[in-house]
Amino acid sequence: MSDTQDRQQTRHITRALRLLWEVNPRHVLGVLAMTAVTSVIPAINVQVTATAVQAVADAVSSGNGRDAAFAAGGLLVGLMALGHFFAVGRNYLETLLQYRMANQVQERIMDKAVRLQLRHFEDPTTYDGLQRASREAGFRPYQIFADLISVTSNAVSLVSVTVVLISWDVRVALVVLLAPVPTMVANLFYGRIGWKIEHDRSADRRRTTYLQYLVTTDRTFKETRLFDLGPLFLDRFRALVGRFYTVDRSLEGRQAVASAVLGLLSVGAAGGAVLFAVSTTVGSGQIGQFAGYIAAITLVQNALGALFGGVAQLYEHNLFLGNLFSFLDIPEDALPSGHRPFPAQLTKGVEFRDVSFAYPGTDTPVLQNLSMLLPAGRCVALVGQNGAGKTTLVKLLARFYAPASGQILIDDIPVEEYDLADLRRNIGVIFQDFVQYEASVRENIGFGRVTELDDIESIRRAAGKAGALPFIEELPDGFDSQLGRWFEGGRQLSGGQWQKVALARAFLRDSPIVVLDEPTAAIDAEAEAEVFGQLAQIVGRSTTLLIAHRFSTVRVADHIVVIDHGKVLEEGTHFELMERDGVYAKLFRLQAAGYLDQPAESRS
Ligand SMILES: Nc1ncnc2c1ncn2[C@@H]1O[C@H](COP(=O)(O)OP(=O)(O)OP(=O)(O)O)[C@@H](O)[C@H]1O
Repeated sequence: MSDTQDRQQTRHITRALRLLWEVNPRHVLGVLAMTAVTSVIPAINVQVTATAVQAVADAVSSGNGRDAAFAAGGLLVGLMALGHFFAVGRNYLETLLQYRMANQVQERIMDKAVRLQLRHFEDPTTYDGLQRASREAGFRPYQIFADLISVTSNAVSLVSVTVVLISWDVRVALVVLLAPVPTMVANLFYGRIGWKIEHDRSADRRRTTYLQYLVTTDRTFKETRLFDLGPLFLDRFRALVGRFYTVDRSLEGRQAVASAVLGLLSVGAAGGAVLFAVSTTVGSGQIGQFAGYIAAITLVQNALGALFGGVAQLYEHNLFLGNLFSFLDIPEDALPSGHRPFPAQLTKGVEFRDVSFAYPGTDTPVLQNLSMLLPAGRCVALVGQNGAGKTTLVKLLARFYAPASGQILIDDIPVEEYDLADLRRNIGVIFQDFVQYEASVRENIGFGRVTELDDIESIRRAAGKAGALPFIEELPDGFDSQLGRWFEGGRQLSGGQWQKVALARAFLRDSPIVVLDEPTAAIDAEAEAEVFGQLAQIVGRSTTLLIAHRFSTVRVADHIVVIDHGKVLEEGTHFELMERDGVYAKLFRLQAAGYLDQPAESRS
């Protein structure tokens, strides 16, 4: 392994230990203290065992000395009790530490995810990293500590027992000590292969999770059942986990064979030591020392096995821990935030000036020298075919991405100069793929402005503007009704009702800029007319960007911009664009004809 890797490994260990210390220093110290005591007990045990056996043998052969034999036996019992209490205490503290550590690491993963940028979430490698990190989060970091403790404690036991053993015979001590080395080397070797396999399969692991999601949630149920996709997804899942199993089985098999063969060396060495002890005892007649030998050989074998096993485990956990830390270390590319406070009311408006953009990792320009103005207090509608770049414009406005060239100005000030949090707080958006929170109605709307989560009057007003009040009032617990089907007592809403709730969430923000991306796609015509009839009143003096495919919606806008392949094709009011008889007029007539059941051409 290279020096850099070595250094990284050490860093992972120290980082995991630091994390643990931060979780609860008192518990860490408690575990260490108890471990120190339990580690020297075996050596004392060996000595006391030898003394006790000798005392019993003397008592049997001489007929007196019963008290000494009982005293030595009592000491053995005392040691057992001590070992037992310390083991229980240590186990208790370890379990608590483990729980706290697992929570803490999960929390850090979530906290990290909250601070990443949209581009990270639109990149599959981030998901792989997240997947790897989450898999390790529950137990690996604590395991490092547990391994270190076990390694240290076994080392202490080993040294103390070896001292006893050496005092009896150096040669036996050496044979017993070296025997388990080959097994440890094999474990290290297979540990690394195991890590590599798991690392390389994280995309497939995510696939299995996704397939599970497809067949186990209400969101996907209707379609997967109707299209009879369940068996297909199940087959794909089975194939993937089957492949994992075949690879794992082969690895485990090779590891088992290696351990069995190399383990024979240890057994042979221990056997030799036992025979040696037999021959020495037959010569000296010291029965107590023979008992001590047997206890010591077993102890050394066990402690060495555990020590080397612990080192191999430490190595393996450490490799996996690298996954967790690489996720936590993904550069967040926190956008530089300006300091300018956002204006309460726009005076000029929002201007896209000569904006070009391509998504990271792609060469295809999504926006090409696009310029347009959203005048303050007015409603501009943006229309264009699927993939024309409409939603991308909103992502740039909210600074989820930065334009490759050109500028976005709000009241003539580049967006980068505004305080970032303030900028986002002042844009009320509902995206096409808005979130249906499995939470109460109040929260679903209140999440639009968390400071008003408990302000039921504002929430009610926002619901009223979005036309959501009538159905909310019919729900069993009104605004406190749980929505969705994931949690107990939840009520499922229709697509249109969810959309109204999302609209209410955007209206609650009461922000100077409102962006409605396909806001009424699922709403019935009557409700749509109602919402848009009141749009001017609802958005007040906000500067509004309306993205829509339905032309009935678009007509209410003060100004309409048609974009195609990231460029402005034409713009004007509905009447101007109809008069111009360009793309807009053509698409409008096409839709109108669809409604009226007439050929498009005959109506022009
Ligand atoms: N994260 C991304 N990475 C790479 N390309 C993307 C990404 N998101 C969108 N695109 C591409 O950018 C183009 C514009 O997408 P955008 O979502 O802005 O279109 P839109 O006009 O809003 O479409 P629609 O009317 O279907 O919602 C599309 O070709 C799309 O494939």
